[in-house]
Amino acid sequence: MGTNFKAILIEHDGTRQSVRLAELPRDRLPEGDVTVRVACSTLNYKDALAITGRSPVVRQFPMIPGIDFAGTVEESSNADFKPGDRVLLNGWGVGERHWGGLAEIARVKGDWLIPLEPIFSLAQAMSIGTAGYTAALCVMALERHGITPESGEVLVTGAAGGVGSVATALLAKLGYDVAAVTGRPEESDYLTKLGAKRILPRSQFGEPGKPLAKEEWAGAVDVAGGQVLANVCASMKYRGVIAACGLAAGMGLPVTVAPFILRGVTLAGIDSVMCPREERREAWRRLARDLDPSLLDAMTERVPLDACVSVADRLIAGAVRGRVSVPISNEQ
Ligand SMILES: C=CC(=O)SCCNC(=O)CCNC(=O)[C@H](O)C(C)(C)COP(=O)(O)OP(=O)(O)OC[C@H]1O[C@@H](n2cnc3c(N)ncnc32)[C@H](O)[C@@H]1OP(=O)(O)O
Repeated sequence: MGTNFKAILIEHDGTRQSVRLAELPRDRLPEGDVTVRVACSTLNYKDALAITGRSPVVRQFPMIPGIDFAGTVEESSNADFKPGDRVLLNGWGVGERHWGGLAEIARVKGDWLIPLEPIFSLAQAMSIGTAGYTAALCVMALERHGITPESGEVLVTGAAGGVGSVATALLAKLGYDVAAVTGRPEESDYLTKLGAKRILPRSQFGEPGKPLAKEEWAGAVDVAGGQVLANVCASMKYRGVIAACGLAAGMGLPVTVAPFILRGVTLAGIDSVMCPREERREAWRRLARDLDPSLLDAMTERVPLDACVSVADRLIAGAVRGRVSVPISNEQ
């Protein structure tokens, strides 16, 4: 590796944001005790917000986006890592406040890294990425609150997206009956292959409904928030559990307390960004155990680093199925 490295760079001139594929000197890398040669990164919904500037995801400029990366340790003064270790990173404000993974090199705090589960290649880990690891946290939350396959059907919203695809595959493998909600009926075959038993149109959840509706779901994984989540709350079974991790349909939550005080429904919040390290490692162990790696190819679109900007627009428009991975070196 030479003295320069390639990266997507977001700059701001005080009035407007610009994004380009840049070549940067290594001495501009931020502080950190571990330097990683990035093999693969991803484009998540959040990265697309950062690249397009649709939401104030980036907290300081210039910024290299990319909330995920997987690669090989090049230099380390952290006792937990040595050169040659295969590692991955999800979240911790990387790609928002600290230079991220859409680059050939990343320098970060070793405390943010976790060892790659040996069953996965670096590329497979990024086919999963933050979206898949968030899905695993959601499944763990349902289990922690006592939901089992015998409890009844589990609803997954935004099912053809990154979080929804992995949640559907994980839950189906664990024996749950999954009802998948999607705005893209053309992805029904894809969702059935991931293990969904029923496909429901997103329109069924979009309009204001009653405080309490027919009891349908024992569990739910929700990426939507907003009116969708309100309707999910209203249609949970007695003592049902919802793992809420996203806001694709909005930040608001126009819900009443009725599902919580009359049906004992639990709304479990899932944050993948600052989630403690041990829980992350457990989520990745669960992915290694419970996710069929042969499904990852169908879930993943691979795009080169220099195509990230145009793909970010498609991702925001909801036109990307499953996951987007960004191979950066030949080492996978
Ligand atoms: C990837 C997860 C994270 O980034 S977690 C990081 C920390 N959390 C956050 O930053 C919260 C904000 N992030 C989000 O809300 C998420 O990025 C996400 C959970 C909403 C989505 O992540 P995902 O990777 O699954 O995004 P996709 O673009 O691949 O899929 C989104 C899915 O939602 C559908 N959708 C879009 N708009 C709406 C709407 N108004 N109502 C309902 N559903 C909506 C979208 O079409 C996709 O599903 P589909 O099956 O195609 O309908």
